[in-house]
Amino acid sequence: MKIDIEKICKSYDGPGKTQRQVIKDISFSINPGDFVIILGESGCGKTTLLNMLAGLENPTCGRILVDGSPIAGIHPSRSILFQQPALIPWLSVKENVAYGCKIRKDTQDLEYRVNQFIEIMGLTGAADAKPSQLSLGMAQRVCLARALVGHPQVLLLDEPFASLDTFTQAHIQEELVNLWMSESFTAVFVTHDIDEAIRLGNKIVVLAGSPAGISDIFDIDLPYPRNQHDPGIKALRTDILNRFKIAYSVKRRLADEI
Ligand SMILES: Nc1ncnc2c1ncn2[C@@H]1O[C@H](COP(=O)(O)OP(=O)(O)OP(=O)(O)O)[C@@H](O)[C@H]1O
Repeated sequence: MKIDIEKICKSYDGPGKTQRQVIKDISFSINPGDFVIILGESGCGKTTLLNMLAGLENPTCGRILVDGSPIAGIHPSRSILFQQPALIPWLSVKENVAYGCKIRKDTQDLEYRVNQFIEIMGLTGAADAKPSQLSLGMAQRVCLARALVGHPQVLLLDEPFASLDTFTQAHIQEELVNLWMSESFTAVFVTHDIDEAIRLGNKIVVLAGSPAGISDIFDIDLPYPRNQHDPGIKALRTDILNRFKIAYSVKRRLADEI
């Protein structure tokens, strides 16, 4: 599934009758099987961009094409994972994982698929547990299983591991990369964490400015699992940080001039 983002912008209603532009003139393409990171500082518009890719929001101008056709709302081929695990409290882990597929009547081999993803995510012992009995990391694993059980072609992830401790984060990041390799979906992952971006992505799209535009796109052709002490990784990290410093100093200068 190829995604082409063509000159999109997004404005929200501001106070009174004003409009506030959040995203301006963003264009890039996502190839099937890419692991794309949307990296930018807090509040720059990353979630807004992801929501437009999900079909939860419409661009104010420009268009997003999926295999050549404009996105028209949400679609099961594009699954989304949010920052906070949102599970149905009265359903078991197994039932939560199956829920979306059941609603869509995508029930062929469902029990097999549910059990398969529960096992992959290391949740077999907790299959009958209720969400209140799970740790945050386990709950996010359930959400990941639920997002993947319908075999989406695109997985959209909005800072899904931001509230997890460092150890759980490292484990689940590794699991995600393994799943991405074995299931061959396209991933679009939003984060403000440079190290997470470098660990996961094969393409990093850096957003900067206000309204946000693309400041850089980095292609990363380095094998997984990635080692932060690898000279290539260190150089890339420095490069990305420098771009942020430049973008930040331009922002400060513009603010000082106003
Ligand atoms: N529905 C909305 N109505 C009005 N303004 C909005 C709406 N959604 C987002 N915004 C504003 O758009 C800007 C970008 O928000 P967005 O959540 O996309 O940023 P972000 O980069 O994902 O931030 P964070 O990393 O903190 O989650 C923010 O200033 C936010 O207040």
